[in-house]
Amino acid sequence: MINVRDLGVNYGNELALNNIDLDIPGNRTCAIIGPSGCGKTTLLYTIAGLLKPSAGKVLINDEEVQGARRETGVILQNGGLFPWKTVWDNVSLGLKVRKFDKSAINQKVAAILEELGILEHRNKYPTQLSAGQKQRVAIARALVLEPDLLLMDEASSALDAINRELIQNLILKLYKKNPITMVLVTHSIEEAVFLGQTIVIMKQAKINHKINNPYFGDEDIRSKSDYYNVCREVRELLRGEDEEQ
Ligand SMILES: Nc1ncnc2c1ncn2[C@@H]1O[C@H](COP(=O)(O)OP(=O)(O)OP(=O)(O)O)[C@@H](O)[C@H]1O
Repeated sequence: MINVRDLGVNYGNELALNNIDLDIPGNRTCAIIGPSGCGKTTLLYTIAGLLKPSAGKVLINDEEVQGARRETGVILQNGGLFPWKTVWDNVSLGLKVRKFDKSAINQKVAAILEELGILEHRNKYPTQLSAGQKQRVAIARALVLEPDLLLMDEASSALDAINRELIQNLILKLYKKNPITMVLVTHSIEEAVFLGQTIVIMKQAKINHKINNPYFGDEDIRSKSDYYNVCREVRELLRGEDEEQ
């Protein structure tokens, strides 16, 4: 599904991505982790078509990404909700822009809000929601458009530990019900291991390691030692890199 080929991205003189190669098969998940400033968000935005490569390319379904794709859903770091629109209007906006008729919009928006447990909050504005509820709205807004690829930048980082796990559980549940390709950027080792079938470890504009996570998909994995073994492996690889610096 996603093939990143010899990708380079510069901001002026600064090289934010250098020689990135990455293949993510369709309907699989990939978590990208690494120290602050290593290029995770830049990689995600380039896959989203929001940033233009300075070198190399990103292919999605064998087509080179030239700009934002209709079938790519993006959830940004702060959720990116419009504060002047209600939950309902935030979630329905994309469908309106795509000229769905009113009854289809009503049916799709109600179904996704119900599925995410936020239908009762449909008339509230983002400032009237908790951080966890806001994040659910951001997820609903992306999923209502039925993307084939979902890109998430720090989807749970604004949340406390309990809500973070609830959002992670929700994302896994939604994925298992309807698998689509997912790429998520995270600072959290636990989140990377819970949500990443492949875990990519970046350092200074490059990919340093790719780990296959055989325990992905087990909702109870947090209560098992296998989970902590993979977390430890990721932590050691991240720490090893720090020590090399
Ligand atoms: N708009 C920009 N203009 C100039 N430099 C930028 C810009 N955006 C990012 N950078 C630089 O590019 C590098 C990679 O940034 P990026 O945001 O991709 O890192 P990150 O790994 O996502 O960091 P974090 O984990 O802190 O969000 C950093 O050195 C950053 O300072």
